[in-house]
Amino acid sequence: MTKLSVNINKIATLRNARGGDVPNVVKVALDCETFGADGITVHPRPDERHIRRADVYDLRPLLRTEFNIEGYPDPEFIDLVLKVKPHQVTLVPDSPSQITSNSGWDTKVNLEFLREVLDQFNSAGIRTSVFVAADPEMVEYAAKAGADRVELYTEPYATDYPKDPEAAIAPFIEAAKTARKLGLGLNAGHDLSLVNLNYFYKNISWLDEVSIGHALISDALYLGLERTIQEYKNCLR
Ligand SMILES: CC(=O)[C@@H](O)[C@H](O)COP(=O)(O)O
Ligand SMILES: NCC(=O)COP(=O)(O)O
Repeated sequence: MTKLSVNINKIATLRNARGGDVPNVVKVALDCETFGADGITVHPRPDERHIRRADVYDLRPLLRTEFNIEGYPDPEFIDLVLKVKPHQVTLVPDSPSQITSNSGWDTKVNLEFLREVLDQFNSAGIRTSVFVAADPEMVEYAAKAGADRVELYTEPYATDYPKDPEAAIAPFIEAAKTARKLGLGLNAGHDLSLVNLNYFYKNISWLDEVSIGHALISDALYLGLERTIQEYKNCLR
């Protein structure tokens, strides 16, 4: 079964627009679980423009499904993750000024850095995932660095899918096969949506997890959160 982890960054963005606590990030996360989400993803950024460190602490004891924390492993992030001990940490190579994630790690160039960071999380019993482009070599070096999983950066797939689905998915199938051969778990995320998710899943059915935020929360404006989560789950069948 491929798990759906709902990324709730955008809920925090909405809350932060006014200050205060509407919508309540913890309540939305718990409702996502009730509506069928298999996990919750957050990406606390250094400027706390959406998810704050305090949200991460608030969520941890209350979530009933898998908690995935994504981010660039600076000392503050490492400290947060080691204290909170989520089920999974996903390392993303974002600089603080980035609007959103726009590339995977160069796992070859950053091999030693990733090894050191992953070692800390692995020793703490936290499952590790490394965000990479659909490139078999990047997957291989993620395995060498000691990752449990890779998360394939799916923005290029989402962009190319409407023009030529077969060409769009081809490099992802290759990267996914490499992960499977190496015994790595497989996640995927970024710009996945109701338009492109089922085709991705049908072609890479050994996918462990997708994390989806931007499109899912946008769809919920029209469909409501409960129906939206059910529709995304239906894409994973
Ligand atoms: C790692 C990744 O793919 C991103 O999609 C990220 O988690 C989303 O971050 P923002 O919500 O800050 O754009
Ligand atoms: N890891 C990807 C993620 O959590 C959500 O990305 P997006 O759906 O907001 O693009």
